[in-house]
Amino acid sequence: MQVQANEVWIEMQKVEEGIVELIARHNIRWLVMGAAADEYYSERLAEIKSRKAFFVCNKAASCCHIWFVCKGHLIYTRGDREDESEIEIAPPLLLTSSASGADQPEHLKSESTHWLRNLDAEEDTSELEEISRRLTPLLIDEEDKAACESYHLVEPNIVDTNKNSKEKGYEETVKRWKEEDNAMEAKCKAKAFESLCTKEMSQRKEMEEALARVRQEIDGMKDERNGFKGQLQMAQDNKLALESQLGDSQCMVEQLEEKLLSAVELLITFKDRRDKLQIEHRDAITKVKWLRTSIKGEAASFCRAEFPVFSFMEINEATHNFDPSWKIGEGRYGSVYKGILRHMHVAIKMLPSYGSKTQLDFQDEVEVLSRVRHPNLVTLIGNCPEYRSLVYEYLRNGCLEDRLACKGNTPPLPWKVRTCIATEICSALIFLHSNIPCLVHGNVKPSNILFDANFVSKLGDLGIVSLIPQNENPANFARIHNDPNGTDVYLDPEYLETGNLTPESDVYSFGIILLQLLTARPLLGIVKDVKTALENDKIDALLDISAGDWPLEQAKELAYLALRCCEKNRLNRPDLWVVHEAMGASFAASASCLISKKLIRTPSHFVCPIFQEVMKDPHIAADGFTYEEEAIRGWLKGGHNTSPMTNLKLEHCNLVPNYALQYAIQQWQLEL
Ligand SMILES: Nc1ncnc2c1ncn2[C@@H]1O[C@H](COP(=O)(O)OP(=O)(O)OP(=O)(O)O)[C@@H](O)[C@H]1O
Repeated sequence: MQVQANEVWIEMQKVEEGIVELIARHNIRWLVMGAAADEYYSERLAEIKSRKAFFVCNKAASCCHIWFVCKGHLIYTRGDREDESEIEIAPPLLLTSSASGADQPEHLKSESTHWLRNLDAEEDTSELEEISRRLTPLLIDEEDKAACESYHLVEPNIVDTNKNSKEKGYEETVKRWKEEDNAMEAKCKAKAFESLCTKEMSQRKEMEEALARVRQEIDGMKDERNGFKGQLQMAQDNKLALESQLGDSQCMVEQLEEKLLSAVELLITFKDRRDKLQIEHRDAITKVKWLRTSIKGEAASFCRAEFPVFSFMEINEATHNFDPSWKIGEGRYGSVYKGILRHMHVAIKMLPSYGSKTQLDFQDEVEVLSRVRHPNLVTLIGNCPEYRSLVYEYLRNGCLEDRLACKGNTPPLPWKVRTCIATEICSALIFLHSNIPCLVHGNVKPSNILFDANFVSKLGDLGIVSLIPQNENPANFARIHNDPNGTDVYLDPEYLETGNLTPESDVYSFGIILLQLLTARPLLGIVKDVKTALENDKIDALLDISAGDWPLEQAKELAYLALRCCEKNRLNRPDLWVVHEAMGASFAASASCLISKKLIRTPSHFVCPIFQEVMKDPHIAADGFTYEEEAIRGWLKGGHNTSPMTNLKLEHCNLVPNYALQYAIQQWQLEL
């Protein structure tokens, strides 16, 4: 028998359970199954022997016809439980004839084969349609006929009285099968549609879920977009606010610029007014002096008597007849000799002729200068009108110019000493500028900064510029403007341009000295060099290393101060008070060195020659020396009429307060 068959696999614990399951799953309507093993076959075998067959017979779906066979013989038939009588008729025919194999009708063969195929309910619609396409014509049209015809062909000789009824029964059976097939087909289709529907439902559900997700994402994006919109709005608001602020600031800048311009104009007006006032002030002083000389002739001669006047002979003697070995040096205004005058070591400066100045004018000016006393100013002791010479205290430690050049193999000045010197000279200049009337030195330079035995620096040559008018000394003027030693580098450029000497001129010179103390560089281009070094933060490369390890920050600060002092425009130069304070703050350490120096040494001219104490109320006696008032009064009351210093007879017993010295002592005491 040739049957086209497919294999169907199912995994169950028992074979019989698998068969029952397959019958149920595929809705199998006809099944041929072994009733017992072949060796159990006998003609009398009429019941199922196999346990599996027995199980299937009991448990299989009731709609399934089962033929239990053994060794090709039908042993038992389990019919359709709904209509057992009909089922039992036809299949035995088929199965009995099937023993011969070829006798079985072809359409039944294919039919059974067809129904044994795996009709999985899960198969897709196309397969189901294909099945129905193939089944429908087979079962309804051709196969019905063929079945009937075959039946007649198979059984041509069965012509008995039951023939018609059997045929009829068979036709009915076939018809019923057909209907059942149709119903089955419809059921399969319904199942397929049902699964399709379920599939579509699930797809729809998935799509709905996806749609919900997308909607959620869109909502999220909408929220984000709204957030961005809000931020954008804020940024735009900020931008507007900033733009309006910018507008306000620009307005403010314009207003400030206008104010600045008017302030500068005002400043220029004030400067002009100040210059005029200064000129008026100077005229007034000259007038006062003239009045003093002409009206108070007596008083003037009295005052002159207070100020030591040395004779020609005395000067000759002191200088050993101007022995060149006693000459200290020579400046623009004459030679300087050292000497001993009235038991004092002195420096005598020989000045050129009086020019347009009368001897009286000269005397007056010198006398005024002699009253200006400060610990850091070289004291003017007296003068010699015959020789037109000035007598100063002698300072044995030379000048700053020589010390910076290490003349005579002297050691280089340490940075602390340099800052001390700067502070001392600064305070001397402050003292001069705050004097009434204001005194301008006009010739501040290292050769005029001298050191006493205790290395206290003192500014010399005070008043020389006013004593010898520059325009009356063409040789000097030419030297100033074409100075081979480069000393004009210390001079204020505005003074060189206009001939106007102001306190700011001293500030400029002081600035140059500061730069020189810091760097010890050649004077030409020193300002530019320091400026460039500061701009490039390279000041350390410019500092004079022979001075030791400069504290870099303080040195930088000092360099900035110095550059401010050297500003071309006078108005931009700082006040020396500011410079002094800044130096004091920066160099606290060196300031303490200054204090310790002062503690060790008390300036000799602060000490009363009688009491040997620092004076509180210094008074000048007729011999020109200053004493503590109490001491000199006691001396005179004691019946003396001679000088305690020179032993010469005093011209009178009047005492004049030395306010300048008193102020200097007070200043010195304040700084201790
Ligand atoms: N009181 C003094 N004690 C010791 N040396 C002095 C004294 N006064 C001046 N000198 C020294 O005498 C020298 C000449 O000084 P002087 O003031 O005449 O000229 P200068 O300072 O070199 O130049 P300028 O004429 O421009 O001032 C200088 O080396 C100076 O240091």
